[in-house]
Amino acid sequence: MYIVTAKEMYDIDQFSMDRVEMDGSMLMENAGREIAQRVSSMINFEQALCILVGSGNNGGDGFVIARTLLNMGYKVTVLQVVEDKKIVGHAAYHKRLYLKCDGILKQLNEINDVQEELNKEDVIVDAMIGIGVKGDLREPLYSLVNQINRLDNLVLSVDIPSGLPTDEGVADFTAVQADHTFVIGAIKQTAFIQHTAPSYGKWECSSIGFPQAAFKQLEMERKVWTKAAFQRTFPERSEYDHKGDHGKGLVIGGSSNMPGALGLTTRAALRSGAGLVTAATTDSVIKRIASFCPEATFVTVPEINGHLKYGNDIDYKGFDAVAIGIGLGREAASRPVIRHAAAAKIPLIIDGDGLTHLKADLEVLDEREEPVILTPHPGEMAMLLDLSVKDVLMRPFHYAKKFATDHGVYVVLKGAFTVITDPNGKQAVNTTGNAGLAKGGSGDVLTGIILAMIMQKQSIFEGLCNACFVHGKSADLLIQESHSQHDLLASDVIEGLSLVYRTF
Ligand SMILES: NC(=O)C1=CN([C@@H]2O[C@H](COP(=O)(O)OP(=O)(O)OC[C@H]3O[C@@H](n4cnc5c(N)ncnc54)[C@H](OP(=O)(O)O)[C@@H]3O)[C@@H](O)[C@H]2O)[C@@H](O)CC1
Ligand SMILES: Nc1ncnc2c1ncn2[C@@H]1O[C@H](COP(=O)(O)OP(=O)(O)O)[C@@H](O)[C@H]1O
Ligand SMILES: [K+]
Repeated sequence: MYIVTAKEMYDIDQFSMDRVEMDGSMLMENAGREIAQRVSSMINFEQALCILVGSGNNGGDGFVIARTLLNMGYKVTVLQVVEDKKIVGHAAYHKRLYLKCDGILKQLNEINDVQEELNKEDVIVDAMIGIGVKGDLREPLYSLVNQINRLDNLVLSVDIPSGLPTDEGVADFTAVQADHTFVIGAIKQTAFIQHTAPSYGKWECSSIGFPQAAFKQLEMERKVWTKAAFQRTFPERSEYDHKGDHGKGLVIGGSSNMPGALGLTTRAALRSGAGLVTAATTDSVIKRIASFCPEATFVTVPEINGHLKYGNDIDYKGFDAVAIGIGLGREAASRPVIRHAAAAKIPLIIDGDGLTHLKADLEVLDEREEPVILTPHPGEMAMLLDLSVKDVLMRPFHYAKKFATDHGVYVVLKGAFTVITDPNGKQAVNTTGNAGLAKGGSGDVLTGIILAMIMQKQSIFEGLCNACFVHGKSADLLIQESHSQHDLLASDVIEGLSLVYRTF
C-alpha cells in the first residue's frame, strides 16, 4: 500500500486520466460507490445520515456517496457547505445526478441553527475538503469543523479528515476528528505522523481503479509494510540448512551500568533465527549476561572504568554482520570501538550510544562500501542532524531520507510508526507494535532481531522491514494473549517472537 503526498496523489490522478484515459467522473463514481458500500456495512436503515459536501472533488465524492446510499434505501440529506456556483466540473455532474434521484439538499447558509440541525443526524459523512486544502480553514468551515468535533455522532471522513494537511510538516491546523476515514487510492503521509494520525480515527484504503503504472511512475517508493509483504518476503528455511546458512552475528557493547542491554540484543538475535551469535564485551558484563543467553559465545574486550576500550583487538573474521553500540555508554574511550567496527568488511548496525560516538566521527561512513544500518529513535535522529526532536517528529519521512541519502546508509527511525529508509531514499512504514514497547530495552531487542534478519536470504531493506514487523507483532500478540501494555517487558517481546513465527 502506497503512502503519498498531495502532489504524488495528484500525479497518480493525472497519469490515470491523461495517459490511461480514465474519466475523472468515473473515478469519482468508483470512489463514492466503494465508500458507500463500506459505510452501509457500518450502519442500519434507521440511522439518518448527513453528508457534508464542499466545493472540490472531495465534495463530488460526497454526492456519489449520497446518491448510492439513497438508492440503497438509507435516509440521506446532503448539506452543501459552499455556494452553488462553487460546485463545478465532475462534482456538478454528480450533484445533478443526486438531485435527479430526488435527493434532499440543504444549504449551510440557509440554516439558522447548524448545531441543532446536525444533532438530528446519527451519522455525519465529511466530504467537505480533501487533499486540496490550503492553509488554515476559512469561515464558515472553521466554525463548522469545531461544531462537528463537539458532536457525539459517528463521524466518517472521505479520503482525509477535512482541514488536515496531506503532507508531513504542518504544526498547526484545525481538522475534523473522524471516527473512521475512508481513504481513496493511497494512504496519505499524515496518517503516520504522531500529531496528525489521531485525526483519521481508524482508517481503511480503497482502490478505485488507479492503474499500477500510475504508482510506478512516482519518483520514489514509499509504502506501508503489511502482513502480506512480510509473508511474501520472509525467507523459508530449507530442510538441509545448517547453522552456517543463517549467519554468524557479532554484537558489541555493554558497560558496567548497562549490562542487560547486550543480553537482550544477543538473545533476541538467537530467537530470531541467527545461526550463531557472539557477544564482545567486558568481562564483568559477560559474567552478568551469560546465563541469559547460554547459546551465545563470548569475546572479552579490555575495559576502562567499566567501559569498552580501543576495540582494535576484536577479530571480525568469520562474522556475517555486526551490531554495535548497545549499552556501550558515551565515554570517549569507547569511541575507537566504533571506528574499528566501521573498518570491518561486513554489514554494520549502529545503535544506541554507538550513534552518539558516530556523530563525532561521521566521515567513517563515507569510507565504507558494505551496508550500514542506523537505528535511531527520534532523539538520536535529532542529535545526528542537529535538530530538535520536535523537528524530527514533524517530518520523519523527510529527515530520515535526507540522512540516509546524504550518507548512503539505511535508517530505521523508530517510533509508534517506524520509518525504514534505504540509501536511495526508498521508504516503508511499520505499523505493528503498541505503547507496551515504550520501555527501556525494546530498542535493544529490535537491534538483535535486525542483526538476525539481515543475515537471512532477503534483501537488507526487506530484512529491516520484517524485523520491525515481527518486533511490533510480538508485542501486539502478547498484549492480546497474556500481557498488558503496562507489564510488557522487552524480554517478553523476545519470547513472544515464537508466537509471531507460529502465527504467520
Ligand atoms: N480524479 C480526481 O481528481 C479524483 C479526486 N478525488 C477526490 O478529490 C479530492 C481532491 O479534490 P480537489 O483537488 O478538488 O480538492 P478538495 O480536497 O476537494 O478541496 C478543494 C476545495 O476546498 C476549498 N478549500 C481549500 N482550502 C480551504 C481552506 N483552508 N478553507 C476553506 N476552504 C478551502 C477550496 O475552495 P477555494 O479555495 O477554491 O474557494 C476548494 O474548492 C480528493 O481528496 C478526493 O476526495 C477522488 O474523487 C478520486 C478521483
Ligand atoms: N507507542 C509505540 N507503539 C509502537 N512501537 C513503539 C512505541 N513506542 C516505542 N515503540 C518501539 O519500541 C522501540 C523503542 O526503541 P528505543 O527508543 O531505542 O528503546 P530503548 O533504547 O529503551 O531500548 C522501537 O522499536 C519503537 O518503534
Ligand atoms: K474530507
